[in-house]
Amino acid sequence: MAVRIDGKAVAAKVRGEIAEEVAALKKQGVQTGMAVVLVGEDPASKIYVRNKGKACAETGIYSEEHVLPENTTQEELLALIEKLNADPKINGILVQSPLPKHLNEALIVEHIDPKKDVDAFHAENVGRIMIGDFAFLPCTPAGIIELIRSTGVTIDGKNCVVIGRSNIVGKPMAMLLLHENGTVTICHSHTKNLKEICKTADILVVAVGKAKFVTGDMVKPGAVVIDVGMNRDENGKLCGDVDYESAEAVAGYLTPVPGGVGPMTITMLMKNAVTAAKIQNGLV
Ligand SMILES: Nc1nc(=O)c2c([nH]1)NC[C@@H]1CN(c3ccc(C(=O)N[C@@H](CCC(=O)O)C(=O)O)cc3)C=[N+]21
Repeated sequence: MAVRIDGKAVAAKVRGEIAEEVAALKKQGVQTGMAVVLVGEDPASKIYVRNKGKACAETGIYSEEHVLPENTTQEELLALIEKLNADPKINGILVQSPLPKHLNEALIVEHIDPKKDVDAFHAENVGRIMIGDFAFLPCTPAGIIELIRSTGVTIDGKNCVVIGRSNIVGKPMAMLLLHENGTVTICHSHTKNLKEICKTADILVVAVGKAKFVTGDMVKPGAVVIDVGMNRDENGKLCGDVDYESAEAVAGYLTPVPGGVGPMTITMLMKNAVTAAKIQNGLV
């Protein structure tokens, strides 16, 4: 029977440390500030934005929400980003993904000042992550590293399998595991023998976006299983990419959804905002 990894508890501990750092910066006259930009009415995005606002309040970070209508033009959005790039109150800028289809997301991300890119999505920051010398953490993967650490299982020398190759989770996740000296395999929709490869994983990170995609028969006994999925099941209930009940019988440690990776993603975002404030005020 797997031990449930409590993402909320790990997040609460890290948020406490972040709150102390924010308060210490305030004493030095630096108020950490972040702007979240949301275009359109995506209901899931609204929940994330709300949770981010709450996390800012909890940690003492000043936060602004810029909610723009669905029909916002590329020029209008770029103008807002330029304004935020120049605003000294704002240390971190996050443009909520996905954007409406008529907007060029890649181009917009490249417009964010890399020093304010708290998502670490700008090519400059992605490159730094690849090199291994980076200020901004890729939020979800960095949160996952903390969750793995919380189990006491070491990554060094372990077989790590990542299912999913997105720019925001799969690829940077593989890179962080590699930096921790894991032996990393990335699987995706064209992978042959997926089940066999998964069964070799001491650490299995699942980020495919398909409800209950990984079942217990794909899990190595005792493995650490991290579920990045955010899906709705047939009853509209939030569920992950891992079939919790069947995986729980085999895994050693397992994250739930909700209450696993999600709270850590937001926590690492707060950590990046503090880093941004320090960089912009010459404190690092
Ligand atoms: N530019 C950008 N950066 C992102 O980091 C980003 C994004 N766009 N677009 C969407 C995804 C998704 N994401 C989540 C963050 C927190 C929870 C979260 O807090 N989940 C909670 C609860 C969810 C709820 O309240 O229902 C949990 O898992 O326990 C979920 C999903 C960030 N994303």
